[in-house]
Amino acid sequence: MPVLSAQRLRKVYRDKKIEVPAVRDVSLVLSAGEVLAFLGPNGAGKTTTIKMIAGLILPDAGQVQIVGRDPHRDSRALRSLGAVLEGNRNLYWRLTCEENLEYFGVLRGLSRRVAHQRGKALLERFGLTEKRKTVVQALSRGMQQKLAIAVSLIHDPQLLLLDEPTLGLDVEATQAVKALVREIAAEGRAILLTTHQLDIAEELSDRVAIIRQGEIVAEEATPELIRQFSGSAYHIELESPLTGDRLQKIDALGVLVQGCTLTVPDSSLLYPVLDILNPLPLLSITRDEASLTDIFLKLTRLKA
Ligand SMILES: Nc1ncnc2c1ncn2[C@@H]1O[C@H](COP(=O)(O)OP(=O)(O)OP(=O)(O)O)[C@@H](O)[C@H]1O
Repeated sequence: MPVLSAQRLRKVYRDKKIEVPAVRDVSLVLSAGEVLAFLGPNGAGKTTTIKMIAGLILPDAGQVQIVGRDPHRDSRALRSLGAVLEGNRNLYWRLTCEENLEYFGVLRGLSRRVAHQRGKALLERFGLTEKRKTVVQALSRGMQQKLAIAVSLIHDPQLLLLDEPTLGLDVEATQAVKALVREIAAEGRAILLTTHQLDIAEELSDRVAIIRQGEIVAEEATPELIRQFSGSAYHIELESPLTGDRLQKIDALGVLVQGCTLTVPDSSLLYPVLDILNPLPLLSITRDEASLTDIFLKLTRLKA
């Protein structure tokens, strides 16, 4: 059974007489241990989708199941769900780290003793033990974010919804949060990650779903998506520029030569080119690889 199954979700906001179709048709399935990056431009329908998954907005059509339970019909579904949405607003700023963990643990159905124990273990694991008696508002942004993730894990959920987990963090805190996300997935939890930081999405996700105007326009394993959008060109970096006979032969193959860099337009030409270059020293051979940013821009800028 998948950890998350969202099928054919639809939501139209009605603002006075104007109808805004925020989510037209979105289906997402997520298995244990998987990180799905849910990406889309501003206003594409990500937040609305996530709120429907979290049981916060009732869909007009479609169905959500978290470990087989519908959060809109069975509140036990929420026991399998942890979420850090809209920054770190799932924390009480005037409470200490310890108090936040206990408070939210009890709210999620744990006994006070168990909430305290789990909280202590999470503080230790997230490197926050020294700050356990510090109020949230006195923590750095990175520590607040780590605490927000710790709080979302207090009841040991199988599904974690993470919205912009690294937004506004410095390099070190970003690395720490990225490592935590990987660890949490490696424990077998499913993670739905939304972010506008596409390099982070590329690094962390197993799969990518791109939403545009309320509909999924691409859904693929991350490496496969990158492969599909990557060209078949190769770049060869030489130690020194080509001259004479070799330059002529390479030129005749239709290879672009710019100083020490050769651009081989097609993979079928790679070995013929290497035969001609042999035994010149090469610095590198790289494939023309699309980044998730290139792919995102291509897919979301297409005309409707
Ligand atoms: N409460 C609401 N009432 C009316 N329209 C809304 C409401 N919430 C969102 N919308 C509209 O629904 C559409 C989708 O919004 P949503 O917040 O789901 O997008 P998003 O992908 O999360 O955007 P962003 O990346 O900017 O957070 C937008 O056109 C938005 O203006």
